[in-house]
Amino acid sequence: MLKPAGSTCNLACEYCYYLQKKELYNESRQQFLSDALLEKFTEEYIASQTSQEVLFTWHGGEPTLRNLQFYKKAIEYQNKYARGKMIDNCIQTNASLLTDEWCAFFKKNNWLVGVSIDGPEHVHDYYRHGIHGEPTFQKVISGIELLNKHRVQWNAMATINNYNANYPTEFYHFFKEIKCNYIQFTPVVERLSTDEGNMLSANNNEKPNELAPFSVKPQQWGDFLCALFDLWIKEDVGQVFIQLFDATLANWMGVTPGLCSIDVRCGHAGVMEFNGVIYSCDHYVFPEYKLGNIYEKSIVEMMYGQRQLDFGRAKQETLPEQCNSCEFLFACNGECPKNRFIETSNGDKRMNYLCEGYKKFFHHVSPYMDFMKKELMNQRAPSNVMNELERIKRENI
Ligand SMILES: C[S@@+](CC[C@H](N)C(=O)[O-])C[C@H]1O[C@@H](n2cnc3c(N)ncnc32)[C@H](O)[C@@H]1O
Ligand code: SF4
Ligand code: SF4
Ligand code: SF4
Repeated sequence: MLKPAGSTCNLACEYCYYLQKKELYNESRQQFLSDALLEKFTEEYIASQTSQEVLFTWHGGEPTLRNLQFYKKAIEYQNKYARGKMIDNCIQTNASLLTDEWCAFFKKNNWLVGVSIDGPEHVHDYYRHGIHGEPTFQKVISGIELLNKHRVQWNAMATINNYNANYPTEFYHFFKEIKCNYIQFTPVVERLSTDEGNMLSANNNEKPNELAPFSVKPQQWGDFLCALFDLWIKEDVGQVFIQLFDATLANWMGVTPGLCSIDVRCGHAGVMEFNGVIYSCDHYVFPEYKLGNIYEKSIVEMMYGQRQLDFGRAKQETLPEQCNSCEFLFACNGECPKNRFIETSNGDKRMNYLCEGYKKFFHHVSPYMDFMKKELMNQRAPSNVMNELERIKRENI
């Protein structure tokens, strides 16, 4: 994951975990990744990949704050150093700055665009504002219209927070209305550090950290997931793809889920900042999780070195007793370590804050997942679950 404009952004979403990262680099006026670093990274990154397919993920801050010239250069370097490998690009954007030119570029170069949108207008605008507090929904919709006009492949990335978690039905119907058939979402769970002003905090369980008010509550999260699942399972299996549901089915099948939060290990979500500093994960851009600088160490040393391996394994090795004895460990894997800060009855402070919600969800989907697994094992379509719905519901009661 690359941060070509650092944490710089044209918006100011209230829950954003990345905006405050500019404070890590106070000395830098403009957080723009230089041309020389772009070339160096491209060459090393492609060479460090063992597979034939190489993916570049452009992230931020807001990556469209860099101009098209920058991304044309990026493609030039990718072609120069590809050495027969297949290169793909995806970009995560707030979509408010998209133009015909941007969309023509995405189409021409086959980029996948992730659009951040939290649901219908009142839901989206609740936390996603401009820097003067102005709403952003209409701009995002215009961006989506442009993407559609140019037939660019895009998908939605939503956050689930304490507000929109209350509207699962509106949320689902909205994405169907805008014909978005691939929906990704992530729960907002942030803590405010008590001793460093308002900096969103690293997962230091020794210090008391206050939960940020926009965080989704565990019960809300569980209810949201169950309600969304019920809407999807009724008529859209095989038509609408919801990343968490697909990933859950993958875990039920015993295959890699493709979603780090419920995978066994971490370690594949490294980030390079605008100045060449690499961190273990986009959600761990804190000084303690700095792996080094690309000018001092190689990508291989940093991303495949002992520190990153330890970071990856810690997810499993530091599970609290409750997780290790949980019937849904295979599906949940204790979820993201960032969210593990609840104290258990035996004094362990590493319980996942969202556990209650996940347990409710896994219980709820269990019979459907069992059925879909059986269908897949017999080379039949998991969407057959829609015909079996009534029987499963009866058995479930
Ligand atoms: C940090 S933004 C950077 C890219 C771009 N500016 C955008 O909004 O898509 C990447 C994604 O993180 C999401 N996000 C922001 N703050 C979050 C938080 N506290 N927890 C979970 N996701 C968050 C955003 O909604 C967005 O989908
Ligand atoms: S648009 Fe993206 S980077 Fe900017 S404030 Fe919102 S979530 Fe953060
Ligand atoms: S720390 Fe969380 S976000 Fe980062 S790789 Fe692990 S599960 Fe994914
Ligand atoms: S559901 Fe709760 S106890 Fe079970 S693995 Fe997940 S976080 Fe741990």
